[in-house]
This record gives sequence, C-alpha cells and structure tokens, in this order.
Amino acid sequence: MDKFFVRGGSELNGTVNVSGSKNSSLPILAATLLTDEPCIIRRVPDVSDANYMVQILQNLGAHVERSSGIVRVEAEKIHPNAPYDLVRRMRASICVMGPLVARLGQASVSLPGGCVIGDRPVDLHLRGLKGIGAKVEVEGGNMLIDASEGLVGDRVNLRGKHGPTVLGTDNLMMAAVLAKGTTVIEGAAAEPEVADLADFLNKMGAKIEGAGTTTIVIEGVEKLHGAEHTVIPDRIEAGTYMVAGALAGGKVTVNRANAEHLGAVIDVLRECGHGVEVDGERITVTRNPNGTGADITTAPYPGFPTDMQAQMSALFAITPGLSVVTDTIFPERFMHIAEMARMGGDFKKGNGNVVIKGVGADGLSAAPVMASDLRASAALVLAALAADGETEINRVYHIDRGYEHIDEKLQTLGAQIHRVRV
Ligand SMILES: CC(=O)N[C@H]1[C@@H](OP(=O)(O)OP(=O)(O)OC[C@H]2O[C@@H](n3ccc(=O)[nH]c3=O)[C@H](O)[C@@H]2O)O[C@H](CO)[C@@H](O)[C@@H]1O
Ligand SMILES: C=C(OP(=O)(O)O)C(=O)O
Repeated sequence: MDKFFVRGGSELNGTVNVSGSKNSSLPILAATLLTDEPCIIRRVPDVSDANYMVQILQNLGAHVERSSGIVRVEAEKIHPNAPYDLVRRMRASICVMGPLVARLGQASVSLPGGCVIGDRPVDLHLRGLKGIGAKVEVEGGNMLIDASEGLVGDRVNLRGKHGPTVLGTDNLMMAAVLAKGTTVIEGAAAEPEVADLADFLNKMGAKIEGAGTTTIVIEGVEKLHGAEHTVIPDRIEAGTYMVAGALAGGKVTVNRANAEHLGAVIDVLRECGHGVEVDGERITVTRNPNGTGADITTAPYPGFPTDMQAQMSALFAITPGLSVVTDTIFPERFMHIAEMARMGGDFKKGNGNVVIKGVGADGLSAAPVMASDLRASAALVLAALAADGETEINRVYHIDRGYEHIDEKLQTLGAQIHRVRV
C-alpha cells in the first residue's frame, strides 16, 4: 500500500492541467455495453476506478483497448452476470445494470462496494428499473433483474429522501434508451456528468432531452450504434487544486477546466476573500492570507458538491474564525475530521455537520494519518501542505481511485510531496 510523505510550508504557484472526469468516464464506459459496435472514449483519466471499469467490461465479455486517455470498447458478445468479486471494489460498478438489462433483457449484479461515506442504498436504482417494467429481486447479495418481456417507457420519479440520485438517474436513462415508448424521469439528478452521459448516448443514436435538468425525457429506440466521445473535465479535481491555491498559494491556475460546472466552489472561495479569475478554460485562484471561513451546506448540483466538502474543510481548518460544514447528501461523510484533528485541527462534530475553529496558517503540524476514502484523502493532502513538518499519509490507494497522478501534479506547483511504494 503506497504512502505519501508531504512536507508542508512550500508556497504553490503555477498551472495544473485538469484530467477528464472520473464520474463521467465510469457511466460512459458502462454505456458502451449498449451496442455491439465499437465506441471510442477520449480523455479517460488514468485513475484506478477507470482501470477497474475497464476490467469489469472485459469480464462481461467486451474487447477493450486502452492507450493513454483513449479507450476503445467493442462489446460484441457480452453476458449479464457481474458477481461480487467483480463489483465489490467500486460503487460505480452498479452502472452496468441499466445497459445489461436494456441490451440482454436480464442482469445479475452484486450489490456494489465503494467509499466508506455512510449509508448508500440502491432502492432508487431498483425503483427506476421497476418503473419501466423490469422485475427485480434481491437475493444472496445480488440484484436480479428480469426484463425478458421488454422494457416499457413510463413516468418515474427518482427523488429520494436525500434528494436525487446521480448513478440511479444514469442507470434508468441507460435502460430507457432501448425501452418501448417514452420514459420521463422526474426528480432526476442534474449533475454535469449526467448531461455528459446523455450526450454520449445521443451520439449512439438515443433520443434524450432535458439531461442536466431535473426532468429528462427519453424516447426509446430499437438499437444504438457505436460512437466517439470526449469526457468533460473533472470538476472535483479542478476544485481540489483551486482549494490548494487558496490554502497554500501563491497563485494556482487550473487549466482545461469548465468554470460553469464550478459555480458553487468559486462562490465560496470568493466569499472567503480569495481571488478567483476565470479566463476561458483557465481558472486562477490567488490566496488571500486574511481570508475568512464560511458556512457551507452541500446540495445537489448546482449546489455545493458533497465531493468538495472535505477539501473545503481542510481550508477552513487553517482559516481563523468559525466555519460550519453541513453535508445533507452524506451526513456521515466526515472521516477526514478525526485525522485532521490528529494534526492539530479543532473540530466539533454534530449531527450531519462539523463546526471548525480555524487554527491559523501555522496551526497544523505533521502527524501520521490514514486516508479513509477518496475525498477525505484529498483533504489530508491539502492539510499536510499547510502543516509544519512532514506528514505521512497512509493508504493512498483511496486517492488513486479518483486523482490522476496527484503527487506529480502537485510537484509541478512546487509542493514537496513524494510517494513511497510499499
Ligand atoms: C461515481 C459517481 O458518480 N459517484 C458520485 C455519485 O454517487 P451516487 O450516484 O452513488 O450517489 P447518489 O447521487 O445516488 O446519492 C445521493 C443520495 O441518495 C441516496 N440514495 C442513492 C441511491 C439510492 O438508491 N437510494 C438512496 O437513498 C444516497 O444515500 C445519498 O444520500 O453522486 C454522489 C452525490 O453527488 C457523489 O458523492 C459521488 O461521487
Ligand atoms: C464518492 C465518490 O466516488 P464513489 O461514488 O465511486 O464512491 C467520489 O468520487 O467522491
């Protein structure tokens, strides 16, 4: 298990290129199962989750070639079984369910694993598929879906008690593209990654309107064909480097980003007094040493993303004054707090929130810490950049799930971070 050693205190300056979005790439790769013709997906990040999705497709029978960021998939002959050994490591494995049911009329997919960020049920995924006529059973930890009599479009509301579901919307959209008639998804997730998947499906011949809003209309078609697509920039990776600029800059520019997707993060950084300038696909963050904290509450897009709250908490940990971070989507997603407290952070955990008393730019000090999930690990790297001394971060395989070469990218900005392969 690799480790990072991060020596804090270096000012970050320069430009970092944003990779393609992990959370777009995963469902888009799964969507290639919907056709027997070749598909080419560009700008797939070199992260372990994307590599893992490639393995899942290969295990389902697809022929996959990968050369740097370009993945070619030809799913001529596939089977419908994704057992536990295949899907346990990654939540997004669940997105093969919609394509398998649509193409083969059946699927057996084990309940997936994923980040330890609290309760992650699958009821809305199953509600979606039932809503368009599939028969669903959960047996021995497997979701058994039968649509041998065909899927039939209908009106389905996917909103759950914590709001819309991103991958649940993806799954229903991918199943409905080959259903008879029209499906209307109400309470759909409006995240840019859902819109990106719909763009790819439309290139394959699907008829989808409204993706990127809370109502999506899908007119079923007989067959999809092969297509080429370039995934959107990773807004969470971009946001993470922007927070790095606010916490340890200097001046940090994220290049190849989409500022439209980052409105909520930009607003919070500006509210805290940090400089944010947008110039096309370049976003530059200039640290304000007198910056303040803020109160943030996560919300579905275009609200503040839950996938950015841990990183923002790292910034607030060193920002004098009180900040309150509330996560309405994953109220238990605060594993990073205990580890940052070991570095001298001052936190009071409440129910679904944390009150952070910023200890100042010199207030954190190095300690051995443990990465617990993807964004928590990013928060620990950020905290370490500001801490006095050398922080040892263990279990960085979590960060490698979703950040392409984060150690090398931070080094180009002047950070003292190195990986030890264990
Ligand atoms: C690979 C990927 O894209 N992962 C993202 C996706 O995860 P994912 O799609 O799994 O997250 P969801 O949008 O489904 O989860 C939102 C909320 O709905 C709840 N829920 C979800 C499904 C369900 O069947 N029943 C149910 O109650 C969840 O527990 C959570 O409280 O969106 C999350 C919310 O933006 C992000 O944090 C993840 O990074
Ligand atoms: C939680 C995340 O991923 P996943 O849904 O795959 O666990 C994430 O990308 O922050």
